[in-house]
Amino acid sequence: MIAPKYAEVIVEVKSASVDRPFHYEVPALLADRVHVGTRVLVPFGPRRVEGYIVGFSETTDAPDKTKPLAEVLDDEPPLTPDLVKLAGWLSERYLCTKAAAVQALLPSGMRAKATTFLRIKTDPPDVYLPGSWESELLQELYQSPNKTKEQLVSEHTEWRPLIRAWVEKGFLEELHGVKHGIQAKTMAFLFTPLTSADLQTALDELSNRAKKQKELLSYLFDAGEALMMKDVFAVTGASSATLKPLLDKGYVVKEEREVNRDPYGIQHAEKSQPLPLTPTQENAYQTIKTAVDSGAPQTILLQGVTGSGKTEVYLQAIASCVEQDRQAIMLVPEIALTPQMVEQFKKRFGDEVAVLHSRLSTGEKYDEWRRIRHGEVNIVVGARSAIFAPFDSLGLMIIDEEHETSYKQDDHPKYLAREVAMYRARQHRATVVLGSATPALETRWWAHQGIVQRIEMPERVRGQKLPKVRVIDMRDELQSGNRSMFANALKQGIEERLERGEQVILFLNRRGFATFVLCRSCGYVARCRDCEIPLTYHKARGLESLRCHYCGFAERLPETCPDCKGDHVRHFGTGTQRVEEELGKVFPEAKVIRMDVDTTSGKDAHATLLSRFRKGEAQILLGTQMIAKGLDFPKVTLVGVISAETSLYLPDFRAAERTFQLLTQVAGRAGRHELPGEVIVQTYNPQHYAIQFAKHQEYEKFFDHEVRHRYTLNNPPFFELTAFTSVNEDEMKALHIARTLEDRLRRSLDGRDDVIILGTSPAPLARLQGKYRFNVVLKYKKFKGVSAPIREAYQSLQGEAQKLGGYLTIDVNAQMIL
Ligand SMILES: Nc1ncnc2c1ncn2[C@@H]1O[C@H](COP(=O)(O)OP(=O)(O)OP(=O)(O)O)[C@@H](O)[C@H]1O
Ligand SMILES: [Zn+2]
Ligand SMILES: [Zn+2]
Repeated sequence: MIAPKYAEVIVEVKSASVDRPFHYEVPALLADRVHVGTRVLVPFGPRRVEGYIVGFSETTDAPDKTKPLAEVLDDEPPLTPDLVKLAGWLSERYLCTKAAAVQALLPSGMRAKATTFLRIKTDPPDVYLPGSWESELLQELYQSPNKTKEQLVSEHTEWRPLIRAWVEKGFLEELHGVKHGIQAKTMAFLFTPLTSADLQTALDELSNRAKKQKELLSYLFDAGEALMMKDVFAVTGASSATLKPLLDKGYVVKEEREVNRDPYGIQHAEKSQPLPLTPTQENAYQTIKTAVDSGAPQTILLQGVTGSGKTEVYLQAIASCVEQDRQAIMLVPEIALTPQMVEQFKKRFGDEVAVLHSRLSTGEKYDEWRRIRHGEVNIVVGARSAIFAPFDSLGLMIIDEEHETSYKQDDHPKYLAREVAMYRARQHRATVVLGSATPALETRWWAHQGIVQRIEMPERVRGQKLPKVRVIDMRDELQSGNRSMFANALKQGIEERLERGEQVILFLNRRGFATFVLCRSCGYVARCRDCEIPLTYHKARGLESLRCHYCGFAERLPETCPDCKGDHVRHFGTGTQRVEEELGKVFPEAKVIRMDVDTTSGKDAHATLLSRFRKGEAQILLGTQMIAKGLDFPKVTLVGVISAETSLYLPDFRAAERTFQLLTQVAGRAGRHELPGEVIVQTYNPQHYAIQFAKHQEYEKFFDHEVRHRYTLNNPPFFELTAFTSVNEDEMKALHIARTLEDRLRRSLDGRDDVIILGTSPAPLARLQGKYRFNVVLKYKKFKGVSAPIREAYQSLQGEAQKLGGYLTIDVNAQMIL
């Protein structure tokens, strides 16, 4: 092969102005180590920075200015050629820099840092007084040659001028290098190189008192392979003191070897066997298998009610895919919340599965990632970013609970996992399965249009009925004199379960930030007079006010209800803690496990709390949406929803959809096994269609109704939304950038009937961390038709926003506008 002359490198510099590949000469020495996807170190201005090779060429624009690559950082390129392409697509679709796109594909521990080392070139001539900066610096340089200049200067800021002077005088030399973010973890291993004849001699030679040493040596010999030192010590009771003489004599060899950090510990407990499928499951399984085997990219919506046994279909479809030597990715909304899913995968596939999620340490993530890259596993279970798993022959990607908001990344690049999956499916001729009891409206619409194939699983596995849902009108409760947060029916329901030794899940619907104001007598909700958006409750310096997050309108909290003149106006946003207190008063004998952000901050907190509940250590599980999904507890026969509407009054066009999904999912936690389930939903809006359809768990009817709404309002799936947010500490500057952006968009897009520009307005989160935020929202039918003007306007104003001390962000295909 003729070595390519120039490498095209994406450099890790966060600036839109350098968002293109740069040419670097490939030195002959490095020629056979560079590939598309190789990570390199390159000179960039006065610095050295990390970069990725995305291509090669024989020519360059400025041959005399082109510098050579400095270093190749890994023997195996971290990115495969199709991941390099994927990065290119990400930056096109979500308008992020190419460097940011590459970073999104790699585990955070991957990033090496360019740094400077100091070497003594010639000894400084003078002899310095002990204790002087000069003598200390010299001493440090001799003692710790591997310390970087950055480390030295941060530990001893006072040395900075001295170092500079010595470098200038030529006493010190600056060497550029890299410090790796994370190292592969190594552990000490022991083995014996002795043959059996040698062993006998060795044992004879050891003194009779050295019983421990003899035992250790024999143990290692019998093992016949290298064993981890800590395990050997644990089994034989030997210690370093026992080992030392054996090492000295050469009877035993100690070696550091790379090991993988296993985040779940090694639990090769009983392996689970595939269950015989029900006819419905069989049909779903066969459809998916046929799609995977066909080798044509496809997307399938698996619409199965809660408890219909989707997981078993996933497991068997993945097993079949892996048998064909293709790999599979299983995405779950937030892995810490779905320990049961991970457990099932570990049990079915053992070591064949890698687990990727946000709560792993950087090192653990890196190890799991390496196992995937090296082809040691064929299956990955993980949250959103696992969709980037570096497999080279993908067959199947499954997104469970595909409607969940967590599949949209909230940082650049703001990708939607579903779209990434569909892109990778085209690259690999693979199948995407979107599973849900309550699909995203868009997904269900595509199925309606025939773009996505739809499989239904309308019944629960053992034919159990879906739980009966009772909707309780809390206005009536108040009228009949019940002022507590539990309706009488719910109180009674809990009591019965406690008596029968069954379990209860209480769900507090609290999504996002908003706290709205409602009259408990008549259901009146305070809304902005201009925008119709529910007002948000604010309390500052004892003053209670109501604000509109769209237009900024504000008023005092009314003392009496404007509608019924009653004095039961309250702000809503009851915390789990208050519910817990109340439970303690009403049911002093019941044990309650509370799950919310406060009680689940530890690494395994979720899993621990859930397993305690499973074991029956508590009768009531109380939590926020983190308990809404995926849980499967046989003894739960009652699910109570404290207030259904919290999510209904978010300033978000998806509010009804979210409420419907949430209620249906929570209801699905009840009565999944032998015992029949009941659900009690408390609300001040029993007539709202989202609540009514959820009551009967009628997704299809909800879809029909909601899709019409969306059509009239030009919302997704009929239009896609892209939101720009201009942020600045100075309100006028933030506004100025947003207005200018709006102008530019109007100039290039006005007059088109497939585009709607919603003018500049304060963001629903109008002020965040002391910064003002303004939104410009663009609606369009096809991204292709608007991507060029969007890119142009965005990129030109991004720089201007920065000059004004703020920034401009873009969210393509925004799922929620905040
Ligand atoms: N073929 C089968 N035979 C017997 N039991 C099964 C079978 N398939 C699934 N199950 C059991 O049925 C229960 C419900 O299955 P699963 O949790 O997969 O439902 P799901 O469709 O994922 O529901 P959800 O959307 O609520 O998470 C589980 O306890 C599972 O072990
Ligand atoms: Zn308003
Ligand atoms: Zn009222």
